[in-house]
Amino acid sequence: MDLISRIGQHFTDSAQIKLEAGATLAGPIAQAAKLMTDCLVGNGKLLACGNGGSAADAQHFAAELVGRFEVERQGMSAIALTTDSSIMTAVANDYGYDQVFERQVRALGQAGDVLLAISTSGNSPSIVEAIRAAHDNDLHVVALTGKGGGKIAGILREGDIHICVPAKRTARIQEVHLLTVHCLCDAIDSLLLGVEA
Ligand SMILES: O=C(CO)[C@@H](O)[C@H](O)[C@H](O)[C@H](O)COP(=O)(O)O
Ligand SMILES: [Zn+2]
Repeated sequence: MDLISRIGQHFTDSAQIKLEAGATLAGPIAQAAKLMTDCLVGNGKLLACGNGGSAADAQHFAAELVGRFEVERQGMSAIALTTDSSIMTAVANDYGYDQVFERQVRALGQAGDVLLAISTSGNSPSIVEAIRAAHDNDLHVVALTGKGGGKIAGILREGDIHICVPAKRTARIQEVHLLTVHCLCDAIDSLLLGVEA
């Protein structure tokens, strides 16, 4: 396949999975937005974590809530657990990488907060451990996964929300995750401010 066709195929595949996923994911995304909005209204905060491209998604999410998405409004309480390299390196060095988010969830998370846990495979130990810590501290969990949800699918509890992209390829799953992040930001603005974009 020549390069132009190859690139065209990426666009086609990405568009196709988004169209397919929209039908099944709109419900859980709306539920997650309501959960997050209720948390913010109750003075809670949103914590987000992920590895690699999903770390970027966690940061993107927090940036649009603390900064803004599409309309002017006050900053909202959200933090990505991927950004403090001193915490990340100290915890990874002293306790192991699997604890880098778990430790922060235990330190910063309070009952009623929401953890947005992002993993395309659903199997990353650091994300699994973060979810366990969230459960221990009575946080709500919104899990953004793919590939059937992996280990994460097996540890979610009643009341948690699972947004599982029905795809196998990491890049395609990440593309739907980014769209989901934007849907969440838009829905939170809409619920809090009655915004009609
Ligand atoms: O962005 C990509 C691949 O597209 C990579 O950086 C990818 O995020 C990393 O390999 C992650 O460690 C994968 O972790 P996960 O999504 O399975 O939890
Ligand atoms: Zn990527």
